[in-house]
Amino acid sequence: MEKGSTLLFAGTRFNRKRFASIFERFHEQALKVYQPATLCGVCLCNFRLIFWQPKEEGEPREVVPQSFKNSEKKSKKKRKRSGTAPAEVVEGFNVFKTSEASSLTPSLTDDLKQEGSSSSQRKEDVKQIEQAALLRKKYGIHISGYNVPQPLENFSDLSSRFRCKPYLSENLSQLGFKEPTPIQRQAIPVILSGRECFACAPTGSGKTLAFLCPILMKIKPGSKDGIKAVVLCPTRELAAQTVRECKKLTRGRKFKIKLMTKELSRSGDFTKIPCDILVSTPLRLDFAINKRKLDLSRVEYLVLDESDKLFELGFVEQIDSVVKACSNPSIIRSLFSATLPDTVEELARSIMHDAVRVIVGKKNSASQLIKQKLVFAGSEKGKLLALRQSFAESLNPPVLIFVQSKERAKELYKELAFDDIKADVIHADLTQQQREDAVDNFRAGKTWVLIATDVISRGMDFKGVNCVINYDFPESATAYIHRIGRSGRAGRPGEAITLYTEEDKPFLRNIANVMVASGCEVPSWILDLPKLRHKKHRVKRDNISTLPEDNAAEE
Ligand SMILES: Nc1ncnc2c1ncn2[C@@H]1O[C@H](COP(=O)(O)OP(=O)(O)OP(=O)(O)O)[C@@H](O)[C@H]1O
Repeated sequence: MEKGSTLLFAGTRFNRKRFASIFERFHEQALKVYQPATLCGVCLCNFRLIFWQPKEEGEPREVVPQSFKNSEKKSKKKRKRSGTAPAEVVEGFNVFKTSEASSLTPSLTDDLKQEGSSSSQRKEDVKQIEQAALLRKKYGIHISGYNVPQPLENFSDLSSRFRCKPYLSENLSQLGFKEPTPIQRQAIPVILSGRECFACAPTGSGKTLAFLCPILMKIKPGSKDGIKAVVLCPTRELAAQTVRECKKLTRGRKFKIKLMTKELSRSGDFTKIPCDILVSTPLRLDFAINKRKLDLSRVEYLVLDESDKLFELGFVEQIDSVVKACSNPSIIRSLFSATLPDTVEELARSIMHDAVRVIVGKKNSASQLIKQKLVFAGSEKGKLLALRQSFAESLNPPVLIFVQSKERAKELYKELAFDDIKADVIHADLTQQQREDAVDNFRAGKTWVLIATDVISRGMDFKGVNCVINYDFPESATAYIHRIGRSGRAGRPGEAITLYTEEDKPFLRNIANVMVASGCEVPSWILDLPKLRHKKHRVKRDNISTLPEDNAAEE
């Protein structure tokens, strides 16, 4: 089968022969026991799996995954890769904690036991399934796919189950990583088992290590075969950060990890430059591919970090070019993000093969570690007053302020420069060096307040950001989740304040829904606001200035 025509969830199958007796019984009782009105998981019926998703309000609806439309054809085909764990019941598209699938799993395993399975291997299989289910439940891990490997119980599983080299275990412990985070528990064994992975986990939950760790365990440093892994990130800052993280993890090993810079993409000859792992933005990598001094045909791992962003219109052609250039038939692709719109799942299905979908917590929700607040500021002038007042009362740096455009970033910076606050600004008009300096100074604590556009809203890991202020209302719920996710990282608490004006009111409900989903209180009138057809919110705002209009114009 052509790679391009494979489906992300192609592996959802039920072994009818093996579970024949259960199936007979279940078939009779299925509709009695699992009433559609209460279903939110998996139901076996009419010789196929039916996935139930609740509609936004009220009744559930039936969704037949696309993989089933082609299941007859696929079942005859041998899979190139296979997992190591025993087959288990899969959760459906709606893979949240309340899923009925979790209650279904024990009944199947009970029946397996009753059948008096002869071999000890079968008993061991059942035990593993139960252990895996318990671990997933404990850590809020939801999976879709077949033969999903056991999650990690701890980092020492990497050595005992996957023969992790001592240097990496040592580096993990040097970095202070005692326990794997939930996404690391599941995504690492999935990728190590040779499966493609489609992962969604909250901001700041360690997704970078989740995709880097298996790559480092599987590829050899200094190989003469060329680039073995490619990581794509939507911004240069994030790409640079990923390189830094990767270098920390490979301390003591001679991995060649390269960041695709402007110079390298224009004039670098990668047939001569030693490189094991290449980290790049799509634009630069596409540019280098077109220069033909880069061979990606032996790449074994391709990661799309912040994958939903990478599937947005501006990137799609470049991603397509990279995916085509990484032509190794046994390549393992992984998609990671904190947000996962349905449209991205659809697109991802067209490029992934036999993938496992891993969701931690609730899909598309903010980190529960962040205290979120909405503050009405009336007008643009009101916002500036509110900000000044809040800084005067208490400023708890580091603070990150998001505005909607580079012009507004410059304006706000000018305003704060009057105050006695160590502020800096980062936006796309700065040179690469200026952007790097702004990030470094903020990281080092030299800057207390960093004013930014969405250029750093995704992926950037500033340790200990105490507060994120959305000076300008975010353009979507997705943007909101990523922006506020710059605080509350790696288990630390954070705070997010979103200022809004009259103009923003119609869009409050989108953000309020995210807040409610992560356990924050929101006034009921906001939740009662009408639903919007167009979810993107881009308004023209008055300039940021405390000067009277005429003076501001003269300036
Ligand atoms: N197992 C671990 N234990 C403790 N800290 C960890 C662990 N894994 C990662 N971290 C730390 O957690 C922080 C956040 O990790 P990372 O940047 O990978 O998050 P992320 O999930 O990619 O976030 P985002 O969605 O914003 O990109 C980093 O500082 C990282 O060093």
